[in-house]
Amino acid sequence: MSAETKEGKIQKRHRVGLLGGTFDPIHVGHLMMAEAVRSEYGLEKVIFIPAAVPPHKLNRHIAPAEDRYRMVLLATQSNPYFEVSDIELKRPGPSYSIDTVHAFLEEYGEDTDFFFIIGADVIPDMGTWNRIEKLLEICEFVAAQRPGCKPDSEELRARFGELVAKHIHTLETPEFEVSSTDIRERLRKGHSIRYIVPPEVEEYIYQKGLYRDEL
Ligand SMILES: Nc1ncnc2c1ncn2[C@@H]1O[C@H](COP(=O)(O)OP(=O)(O)OP(=O)(O)O)[C@@H](O)[C@H]1O
Ligand SMILES: O=C(O)c1ccc[n+]([C@@H]2O[C@H](COP(=O)([O-])O)[C@@H](O)[C@H]2O)c1
Repeated sequence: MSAETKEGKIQKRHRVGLLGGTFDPIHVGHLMMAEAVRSEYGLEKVIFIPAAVPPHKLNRHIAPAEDRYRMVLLATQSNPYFEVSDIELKRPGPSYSIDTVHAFLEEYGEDTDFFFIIGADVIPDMGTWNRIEKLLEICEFVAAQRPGCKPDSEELRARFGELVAKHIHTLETPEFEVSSTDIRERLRKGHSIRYIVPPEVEEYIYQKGLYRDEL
C-alpha cells in the first residue's frame, strides 16, 4: 500500500501485525499463526501483546502476567520479525484492545496500518468487545483458521454490515490443534508438552512449577 505526499512523492505505508492473547501459556499454534500472517500479508513485524486482564477471562484463574510475558519473550526471541509489548501489563483494568490499538496508532503515526491477528474462534465473540465498531474502523483483523472453527461472522455482519466485510479478513494458515487449555490439562496430568511449546517455554514452566495443580 502507498500514499502520495503533498510534495507528490509516493510513500510506502508500514504494515504491522498485533497478536493479543492471554498466552497461558504461549504455544506453537500462536507462533505458526503469527508467522503465516506475517509472511502472507507482508508485515514488517508482529508484536505479541500479552493481556494483563483478558476481558473475557475475568472469572478464570490465570498464571501471573509476569510469567506469561516472560514465556512470550522466550518463545519469540529467535524470530527477528517478532516483538513483545508490555503495554497491557502496564495498564490497570481490563485489557481492552481498543485502548491498545489507539496507543499504537499514536506511537507509530498515520503512515502505519495495523493488522490485529486472531484465531477464527474469536470472530463470533467480537460483537461483545469494547467499542468494537470503532476498532473495526481503525484497524484490520486477520483471522487464521483454527481446527474445528468456521470463521462465523454472520452476527457481526448483521450488526455492522460493510465494516465487517471490509475489515475482517480470513486466511488459510497451517492448522494445529492445540490450545493453552490442552497444555494446562496435560501438565496437570503429568503428560509431556514437548514440541507443543518451544523448549525454552517448557523449561520455564517446569522451573517455575506452573500449571501443576488442579484449579
Ligand atoms: N491453535 C491455534 N490456531 C489458531 N489460532 C489460535 C490457536 N490457539 C490460539 N489461537 C488464537 O490466538 C489468540 C490468543 O489465544 P489465547 O492466548 O487465548 O490461546 P488459547 O489457546 O485460545 O487459550 P485458552 O485455551 O486458554 O482459551 C486468539 O485469537 C486465539 O484464537
Ligand atoms: O477489547 C475487548 O473487549 C476484548 C474482548 C475479548 C478479547 N480481547 C482481546 O482478544 C485477544 C484474544 O483474547 P483471548 O481471551 O482469546 O486471549 C486478546 O488480545 C484480548 O485482549 C479484547
